[in-house]
Amino acid sequence: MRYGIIGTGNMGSMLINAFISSGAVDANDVTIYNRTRKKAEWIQNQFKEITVANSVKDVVRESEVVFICVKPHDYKDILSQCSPNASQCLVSITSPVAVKDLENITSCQVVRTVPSITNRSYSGVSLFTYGDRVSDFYKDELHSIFSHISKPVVIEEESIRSASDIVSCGPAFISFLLENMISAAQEVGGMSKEKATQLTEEMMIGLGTLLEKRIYTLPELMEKVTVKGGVTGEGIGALEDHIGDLFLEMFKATHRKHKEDKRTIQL
Ligand SMILES: NC(=O)C1=CN([C@@H]2O[C@H](COP(=O)(O)OP(=O)(O)OC[C@H]3O[C@@H](n4cnc5c(N)ncnc54)[C@H](OP(=O)(O)O)[C@@H]3O)[C@@H](O)[C@H]2O)C=CC1
Ligand SMILES: O=C(O)[C@@H]1CCC=N1
Repeated sequence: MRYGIIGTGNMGSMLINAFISSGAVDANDVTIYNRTRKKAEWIQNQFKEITVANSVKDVVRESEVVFICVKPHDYKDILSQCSPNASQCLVSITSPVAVKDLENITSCQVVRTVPSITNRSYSGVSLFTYGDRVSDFYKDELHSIFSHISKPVVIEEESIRSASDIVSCGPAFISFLLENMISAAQEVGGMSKEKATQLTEEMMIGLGTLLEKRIYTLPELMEKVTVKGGVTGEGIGALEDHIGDLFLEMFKATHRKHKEDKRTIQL
């Protein structure tokens, strides 16, 4: 299978790196293109067999599966330069562009796969929404390569915002909260930032491993750590008193932005 990647920023480069280094895809089968050519050439320095194309059109001509890895407002620019045919599969990786809308303006097969930065370590989830025209052949192929780097999960259009918030925005949200925890450990506990960061990172790795091994669920973890009359209970109490609508407001904000993007994105 020949793969094309248009846009080699954070996500495009992450996918190229993860697919090739995990053995899911052979670098000889990959053609890439980026507006700023240097970025694509930098990736080619790591994977010599990759082809750097001169245009969007060239990537599409060379590929059976074409990933669009640009920001949603740049889709129009890309789609105006290429028209993949009915035997090709277009893969969009952004949530505000609906699969149906892409199907309406193209004749190719369409899939949306929202990845996550966690896929770089061959972990976490990739969210799949299939268009009506996509063949079992492409479904199987995409499921297979994404299984090397993630747990593919099918998600219906109505749930895409909340699902992306958890799977793809989640690493940024949780990192933000942990950075706050580190600052507070410095301020209240007098700990150095370096030490608090080291402890936090190791705690997160341990927590992830407990979950990965299915040793405890999240509610079980809370129960096991919260010793009756102990300090965790005091800490949880303080969190309950102050958390307020924190996560409700976060989801409301992302849903607002999603709606606004959908209203203003032109294809
Ligand atoms: N970041 C994340 O964790 C996730 C992102 N996504 C989705 O991935 C997409 C890309 O995000 P991200 O990688 O973070 O963004 P980046 O800004 O890092 O990358 C976008 C890339 O697209 C290139 N580009 C823009 N316009 C064109 C064009 N006309 N032709 C060729 N290349 C072009 C840019 O080139 P140039 O170098 O010239 O600027 C840039 O390298 C978004 O749609 C986002 O929603 C999905 C899941 C997670
Ligand atoms: O389209 C999305 O939902 C993803 C999440 C992070 C950036 N873009």
